[in-house]
Amino acid sequence: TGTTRPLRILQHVQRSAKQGDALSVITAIDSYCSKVEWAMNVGDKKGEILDTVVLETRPRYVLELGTYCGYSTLRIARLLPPGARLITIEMNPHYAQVAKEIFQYAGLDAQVELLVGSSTVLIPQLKKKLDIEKFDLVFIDHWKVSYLPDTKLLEECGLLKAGSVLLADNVICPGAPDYLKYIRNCPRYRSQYFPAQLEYLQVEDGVEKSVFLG
Ligand SMILES: O=C(NC/C=C/[C@H]1O[C@@H](n2cnc3c(NCCO)ncnc32)[C@H](O)[C@@H]1O)c1cc(-c2ccc(F)cc2)cc(O)c1O
Ligand SMILES: [Mg+2]
Repeated sequence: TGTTRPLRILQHVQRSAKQGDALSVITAIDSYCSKVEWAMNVGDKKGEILDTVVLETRPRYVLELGTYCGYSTLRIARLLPPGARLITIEMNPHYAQVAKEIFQYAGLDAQVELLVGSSTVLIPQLKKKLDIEKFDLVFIDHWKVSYLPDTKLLEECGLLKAGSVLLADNVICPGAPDYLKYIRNCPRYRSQYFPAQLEYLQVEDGVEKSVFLG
C-alpha cells in the first residue's frame, strides 16, 4: 500500500533493517529520510544530543510527547536499563499503529508504553492510570504550540521533581518561541541550548535542555 509517509518508512524498515536490532532500524529510518523522503524525526545529529542527555540523566521514568513513527522513542528505549519505563503519547491512531509496528520490528515493544490520545487529556491521568509519580526525563517533540501549555500541565500535575530534565526539539525551526521565553526566564528551570541542524537538512535548529529545580 505505502499510501502514507509513515507506512513507507515502516516498509523501508521491514525491507532493510535487521529484525530485533534497534540500531539498524534507527539507521534505516535516517537513511530513508535523508535520501528518499524527508520526515520529521529528530534525526541523527540532534539524536546524538538526545542520546547524551539520556545517558547522563540515567532516567527511570521517561515521557515522550509526540511519538510520530517512533524514531526518537527507539533512540531513548535502546539506552534505558531494565526496569525503566518509557511512556510515549501519540494522538494520531495511524501514526501510533506504525510506531507500534516499528517498536515490534526493533524488538523494543516490551520497553515502550504507547498511549494513543492527546497529551493534554492524558497527562492529568498518568498518575492514576500508570501509577507513575514523577518523570526524570521528558522529551517534547509534538505540536510546537503545545510545548508550553503541556509543560505547565506537567508542573500542575506534580509530575516533575527537582532534577527532572525537559528536552525540547525544534526550538529554532519551526521554533517554540513562547516555550523558550517561559523556560529561559522562569527561575524554576536552568536551561541550556544545544545548537544543531534540522533533521537531514543544512538548516539551523537545536534542542533546549531544561532542568526543573523544584
Ligand atoms: O511539527 C513538527 N512536529 C510536530 C509533531 C507532531 C507529532 O506529534 C503528534 N502530536 C501532536 N500534538 C500532540 C498531542 N497534544 C497536543 C494537542 O493536544 N498529543 C499527542 N500527540 C500529539 C502528531 O500526531 C504527530 O505525530 C515538526 C516540524 C518540523 C519541520 C521543520 C521544518 C519544516 F520546513 C517543516 C517541518 C521538524 C520537526 O522536528 C518537528 O517535530
Ligand atoms: Mg521535532
